[in-house]
Amino acid sequence: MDVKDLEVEYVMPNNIKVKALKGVTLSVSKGDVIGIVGESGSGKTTLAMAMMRMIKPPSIVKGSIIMDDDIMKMPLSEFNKRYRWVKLSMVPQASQNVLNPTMRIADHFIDTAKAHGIADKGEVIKKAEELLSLMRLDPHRTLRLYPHQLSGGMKQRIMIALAILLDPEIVIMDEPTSALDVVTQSSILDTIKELNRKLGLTVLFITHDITVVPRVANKIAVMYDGNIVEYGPMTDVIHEPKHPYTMSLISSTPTMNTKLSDIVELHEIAQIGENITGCSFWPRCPHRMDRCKYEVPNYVMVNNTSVRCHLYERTN
Ligand SMILES: Nc1ncnc2c1ncn2[C@@H]1O[C@H](COP(=O)(O)OP(=O)(O)OP(=O)(O)O)[C@@H](O)[C@H]1O
Repeated sequence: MDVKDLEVEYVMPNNIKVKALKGVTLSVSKGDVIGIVGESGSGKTTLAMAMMRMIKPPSIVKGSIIMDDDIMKMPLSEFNKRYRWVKLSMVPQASQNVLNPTMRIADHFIDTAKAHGIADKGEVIKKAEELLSLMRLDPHRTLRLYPHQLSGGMKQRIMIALAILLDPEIVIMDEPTSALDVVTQSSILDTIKELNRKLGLTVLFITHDITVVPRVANKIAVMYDGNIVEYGPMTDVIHEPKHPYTMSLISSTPTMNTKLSDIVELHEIAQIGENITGCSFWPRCPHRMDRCKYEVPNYVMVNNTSVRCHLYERTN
């Protein structure tokens, strides 16, 4: 998948516009697990929703997403038939609440398959059993249960199994572990890794918590104010962050071994992005230069990492 210059502008009922994505460019290779990190409001969910063609008019979407064809340009009916759930699926944020309380888990699988023209219930249940086993659940018991009989972790595993029911190439998981306790979180991260290894599944893993990314991802895309400011191999970005925002994000995140005195606070500012010209990180940036206030930086390759920062651009 190649995302190029993706822009999303939400248009509210009072005609106020919110620019949520400001030219996102991202290249996804088969078998990648990409951790998409950033603070609340940086545009992570909007990126996922744009990929799934879920942003509705009057909000405006520009740019291209190539997966064989440009999925932004094709009629929605064609996208629904050829791509949604078939090649590209999503586990939405707070997805555990999406399960229908009046339906057994088996019927969720049957309904999902039926919506995509697969009517053979026996075949669907067989596939559901395989996937639930892969998700470390007892398939026969789980399929008979109602959502209220399941824990949060079990529901999340079922949502992931539903998302891969039709063998998509890419699954977008929006904060798949954020509402779970750390033990369940850890086990689900292991399961996602296993899906990637066993099925060759490509995963876009959205999270606000950079500490979980090394557990699953081979690449990281760091988002700030509607842009990807740094994108590269996981170890390079974690051990040698290039963008000052990534540096701040890492040094402000405590781990079990961090001394409190080593944690550097990343100050909040009132309105990220609003009325800020140039690089939108400059008001918080410890390395800001004059040009940061006026010029939007371009992407520059530094070793294997793509960075959007004037520190790495040559001045002419
Ligand atoms: N439906 C909407 N209408 C108007 N503005 C929206 C809408 N959805 C999101 N936004 C705005 O777009 C920007 C990006 O929001 P988005 O939810 O994509 O960020 P996020 O990084 O996923 O945040 P979070 O981690 O809190 O979910 C924010 O300024 C948000 O307020």
